Amino acid sequence: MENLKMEKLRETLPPGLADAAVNIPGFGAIAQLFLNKLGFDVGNTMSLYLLLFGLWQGATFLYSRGRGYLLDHGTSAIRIDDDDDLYAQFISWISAQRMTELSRDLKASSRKPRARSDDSDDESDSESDDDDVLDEAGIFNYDKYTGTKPVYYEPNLGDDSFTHNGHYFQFKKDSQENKYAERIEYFLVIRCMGRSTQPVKDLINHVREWSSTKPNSMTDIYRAEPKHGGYWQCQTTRPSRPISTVTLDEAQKTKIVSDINEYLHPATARWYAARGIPHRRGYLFHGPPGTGKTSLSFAMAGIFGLSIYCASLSERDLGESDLASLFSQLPNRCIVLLEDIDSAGIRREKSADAGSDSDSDSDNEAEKPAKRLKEKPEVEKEEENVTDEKKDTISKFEQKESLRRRLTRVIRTPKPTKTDSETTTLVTRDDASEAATASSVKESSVKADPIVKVKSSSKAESVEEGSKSKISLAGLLNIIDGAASNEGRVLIMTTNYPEKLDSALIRPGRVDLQIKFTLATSDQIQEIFRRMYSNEADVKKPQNGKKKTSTPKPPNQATGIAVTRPNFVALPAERLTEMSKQFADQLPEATFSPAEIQGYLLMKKTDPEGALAGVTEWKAAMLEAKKKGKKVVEVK
Ligand SMILES: Nc1ncnc2c1ncn2[C@@H]1O[C@H](COP(=O)(O)OP(=O)(O)OP(=O)(O)O)[C@@H](O)[C@H]1O
Repeated sequence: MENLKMEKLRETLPPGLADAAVNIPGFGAIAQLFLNKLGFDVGNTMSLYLLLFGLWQGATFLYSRGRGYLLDHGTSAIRIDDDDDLYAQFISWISAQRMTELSRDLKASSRKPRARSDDSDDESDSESDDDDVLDEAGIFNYDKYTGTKPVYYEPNLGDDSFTHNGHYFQFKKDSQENKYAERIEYFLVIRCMGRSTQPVKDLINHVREWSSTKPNSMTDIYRAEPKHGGYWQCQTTRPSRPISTVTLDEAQKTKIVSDINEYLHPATARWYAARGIPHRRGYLFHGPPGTGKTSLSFAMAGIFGLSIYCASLSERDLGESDLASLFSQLPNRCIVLLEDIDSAGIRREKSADAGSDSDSDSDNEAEKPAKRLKEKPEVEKEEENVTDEKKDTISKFEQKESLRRRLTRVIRTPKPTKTDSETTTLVTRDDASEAATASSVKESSVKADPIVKVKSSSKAESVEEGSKSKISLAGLLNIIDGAASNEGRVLIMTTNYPEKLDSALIRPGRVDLQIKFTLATSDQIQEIFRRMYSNEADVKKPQNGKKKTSTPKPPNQATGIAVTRPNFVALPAERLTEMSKQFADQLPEATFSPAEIQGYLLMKKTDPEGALAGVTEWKAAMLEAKKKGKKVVEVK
């Protein structure tokens, strides 16, 4: 009987498998059990499954072979790297093609995608929603606020396809490791059927044309990342700053705008090339902190539709090879903002630093050319000869600069924790304006962490003491106009200490135009006051000088504090002129920076009368604080 069953199994299973199966101890009993209880023959079913499995494997093999062959021989592809302008343009175009309505693979985001940041149909900031984000006691509630914000969808950029002008395209977001630069590179691959890349090229041209007709009121801000050999990271995309909001001598503004305009014109590039002159233009913005150097650079980027690439030479981690690599990655047309150039080649040697100096070979290498260039840097020789008066001025600058850098460092700290040796202080007037200055470029890093504490700590002090640039003067000169330096970019260098700069750094060819920024003049003070209380900036919803009324709310249960909606004030033109003049008359010229005045007015943004009434007191407190070198000033 047993033998009969085995014979039957041998007949139904493939020969090799049948032998293997019947040799498994107990297989016959199990097969019999299935047959008796469930009524099916395991041998037959196994044969069927094996057949299906074999067919599936064969089909998969043929498909992958066939697909690979088709991709290799039957399609053409073009790759676009994510640091190229085309990348954002393509995604923006894709997002506008109603693909987000048709595609079944989308990405949802509560933040507006970078590629769509200039779309005008944004409802998120509509004034009608303002009061919906307050709780019963009128306190702003971030959770409620995020609940009222729209959700943005864009293609997930996995494998997706579309047709355009009768051609079938596939696009895919992909990545690969760049072992040389030790980082992952992200890119898009656009593929079309056929052996010619022409349809993809036509599509790219179409996308470019489409992008050029779109109004662009946004500026992309890139920040130098010293990690992984140096790369530019797009930190944020901000509405372009109108140049009218930067208070500066009109003649100087006109001069720099027309100079850059002429430089960027394609005919100028040809003119330079025909004469063998490198097509580069450099500007030096110098003056005390908070006088508008960064603001003007951002405004320039907005006017010319350029992205801005910011790097600070006082950044401790930024080495010479990083900076060289960063410069080599710049696009053809852009603004490079190189801050604190006085830091190059200036070493504040500290015994504690001696060890750290030897930590990197490139560091030591970086110093050698500087030593070869001059036995001792001229700037340092000059320093020895400065008069006491000059030393005094420099030390005041250094005090402010020290605070600015300390604040920058603390603001960047992702999650500050309070320790015994650190005291958390409220950001007040002077600090607020300094912090605004320090963080003007780095705002997005502050945004990432909603709670930012500004600490006065002895630790921060000691970190500052050891700060120095890793970049030598010779290295910097090589990077900005060496043979490897690319052409077509606008280089803006900024410094608070023009007197410390080596003449080689600012010779014509490296610096073609210098703009001096001064502490606020009477006209500037008036202008800052006017800007604060005029409705010109409120393009969306002018308030015609009327205050928006709001009923006072009962005190909040939890906090016991009664709050009202912020009543931003827009004064009628005549009153504004009169008050701005009175305000400026009460402040001495060339004593306060525009940032300091702006900082004071920001504390009074809903109360112009109060700002006017309190300015004398603020002036006295500020002068007193400056005399004593105090950093914190009370504003009533
Ligand atoms: N001339 C100005 N016109 C308008 N706003 C100004 C001006 N100067 C400073 N501000 C305001 O002060 C703040 C700091 O200005 P900004 O960062 O441009 O100064 P900065 O000269 O670059 O300072 P730093 O040398 O410390 O980098 C900004 O919020 C800016 O709006």
